[in-house]
Amino acid sequence: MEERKLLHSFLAESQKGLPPRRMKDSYIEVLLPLGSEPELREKYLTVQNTVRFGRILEDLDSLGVLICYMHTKIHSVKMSPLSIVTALVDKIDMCKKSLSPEQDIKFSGHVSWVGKTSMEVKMQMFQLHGDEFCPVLDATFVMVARDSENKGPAFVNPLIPESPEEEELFRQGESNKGRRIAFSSVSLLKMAPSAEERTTVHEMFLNTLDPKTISFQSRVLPPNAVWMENSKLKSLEICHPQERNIFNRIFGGFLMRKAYELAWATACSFGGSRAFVVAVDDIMFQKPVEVGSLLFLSSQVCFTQNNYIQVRVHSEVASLQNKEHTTTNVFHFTFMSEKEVPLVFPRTYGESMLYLDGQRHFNSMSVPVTLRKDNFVEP
Ligand SMILES: CCCCCCCCCCCCCCCCCC(=O)SCCNC(=O)CCNC(=O)[C@H](O)C(C)(C)COP(=O)(O)OP(=O)(O)OC[C@H]1O[C@@H](n2cnc3c(N)ncnc32)[C@H](O)[C@@H]1OP(=O)(O)O
Repeated sequence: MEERKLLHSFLAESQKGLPPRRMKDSYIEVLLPLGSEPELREKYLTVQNTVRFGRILEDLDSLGVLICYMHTKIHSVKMSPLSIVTALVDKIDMCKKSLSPEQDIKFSGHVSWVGKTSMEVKMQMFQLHGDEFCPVLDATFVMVARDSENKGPAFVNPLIPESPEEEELFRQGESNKGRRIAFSSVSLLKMAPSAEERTTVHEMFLNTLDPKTISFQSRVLPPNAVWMENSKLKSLEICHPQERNIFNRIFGGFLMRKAYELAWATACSFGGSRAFVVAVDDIMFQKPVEVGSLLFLSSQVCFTQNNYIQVRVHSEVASLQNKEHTTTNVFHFTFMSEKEVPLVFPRTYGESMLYLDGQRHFNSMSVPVTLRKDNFVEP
C-alpha cells in the first residue's frame, strides 16, 4: 500500500483529462484449457462430472477487473494508479446446456459503457463442442474505479462507440443504469407493494388460515407447501489472507462462490433433487470485506414456480473483536429443479416482502423459461 500511495499523482483530475478509448481497446479473449490441461480440471470438477459454476463466477470477476484495467491503462506507467472493485453483478444468463469438464472454455469481454467512475463490462463464455465454441453464458458486471489506496472515487477514460452495434451497446448500458435506478426506487425497503402484489400476499395469507377456527392466528400450510422460515441454510466463513485481493480486501469472486454454493445446497435440499442455475442477478457489493472478518451467509428460498426456485443469500460480516454485524452483499440466484418443487409460504409481513422481492427478481429474468430444460450447470 505504501508503494500505491506514490501512484496518486497519476490520477486524473477530471474525466476530460483522460484519452477516450474504444470498445476494442479493452476487448480480450481468455482460454481456460480444461480439455488440454487435465491438472486444471480438478479445481473445476463437480461430483456429477460437470463444471463448478462457483469457479466460473470467480473467473468472471477477475476477468471483469482485467478488462477495466485494459480500458484505463496508462501506457507510460507500469502499474495502474486505479483500484478497480466489483460494484454489481447486474445479470448472468445461462444459454447453454451441460458444461463438460473435459472441453476447453473461452471467455471474452470488453467495456460496454462508462459513467464518470464506473464501467459496465459485458462478458461471454463459450465451450468447445466439436470444432466450434458455443455460447454458454452472458454476463454484465459494473466495476468502479477508486484511487490508488481504494479510499475515494477516481475518473475513468471516456468510451467512444465506433459502429451502430457499439452505439446500441452503449445505449443499453445507459438504459441499464436507468433500469437499476427505477428498480431500486420501487424497492420494498422504500415503498409499499403494488396493488397486485398486495392481493398476492393477502391471498397467500387466506390460504394458510385454518378453516376450523375463526382466527387470524391459527395458520396451517396448504398441501405441498413449505414455510419460508424452514427453507433456510446458514454458513460461516473465516476470511483468511489467502482470499485477499491486491487491495487487501476479500475477493468479490470468492464471496460469490461461497454464496452460490450455499444457494445451490439450499435449492437442492428444498426441491429434493439436483438443481441447476439458470440466472444470477443484482448482486450488489455494498461494502468491502476485510481480511480476518467472520462472514455470515444466510440463504433462503423466497419464491418458487413450477420447477423454479428463487434463492436469496444475505451476507454480513463481523470482526472477532466487534460483534456488530454489517451487511456486505445480497445475492439472487434462480435455479431449475429436476422436478416440480413445493410452494413456499411466508408467515410474517417481512417474509411476504422477501417473497415479492423474489418474485420481482424471477420475473426480471430475460432468458425464456422454455429454453432451460437442458440447462445443466452445477456448483
Ligand atoms: C480463466 C479466466 C480468468 C481470467 C482472469 C484474468 C486474471 C487477471 C488478473 C486480474 C486482476 C484480478 C484482480 C481482482 C480484483 C478483484 C476485485 C475485487 O475482488 S473487489 C471486491 C469486491 N467488491 C467490493 O468490495 C466493493 C465494495 N463496495 C464498495 O466499496 C462501494 O460500494 C463502491 C466503491 C462500489 C461504491 O461506493 P459509493 O460510495 O456508492 O461510490 P460513489 O457514490 O462514489 O459512486 C461511484 C460510482 O459507482 C457507481 N455505483 C455505485 N454502486 C453501484 C451499483 N450497485 N451499481 C452500479 N453502479 C454503482 C455510481 O453510480 C458511481 O458511478 P459514476 O456515476 O461515477 O460513473
